[in-house]
Amino acid sequence: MNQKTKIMNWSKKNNQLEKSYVMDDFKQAIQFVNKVADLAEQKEHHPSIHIHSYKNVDIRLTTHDQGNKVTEIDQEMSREIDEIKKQM
Ligand SMILES: C[C@H](O)[C@H](O)[C@H]1CNC2=NC(N)=NC(=O)C2=N1
Repeated sequence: MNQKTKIMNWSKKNNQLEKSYVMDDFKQAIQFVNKVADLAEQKEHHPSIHIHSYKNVDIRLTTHDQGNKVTEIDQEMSREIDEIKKQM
């Protein structure tokens, strides 16, 4: 297995699930991030989020309370974030 393993359409690297999304424009990127923020608050599980190049959103998921490891909650959240994107 190579260092960067594909899990669904997320990459697993350095004990994090990572995915980059390209939105239509800056406003949509902000809206997407706000929806992910609502989910994070609901689940009390908070991803690292990087908005850059005006419409690109990079998301990284890991569980700090488990020593920064990818857990079932990260897997679950990755699916839910994909669903948020799908519904936009
Ligand atoms: C008390 C609170 O629920 C915890 O500290 C939560 C907050 N958000 C979190 N987010 C992430 N990504 N990992 C955690 O372990 C975590 N723990």
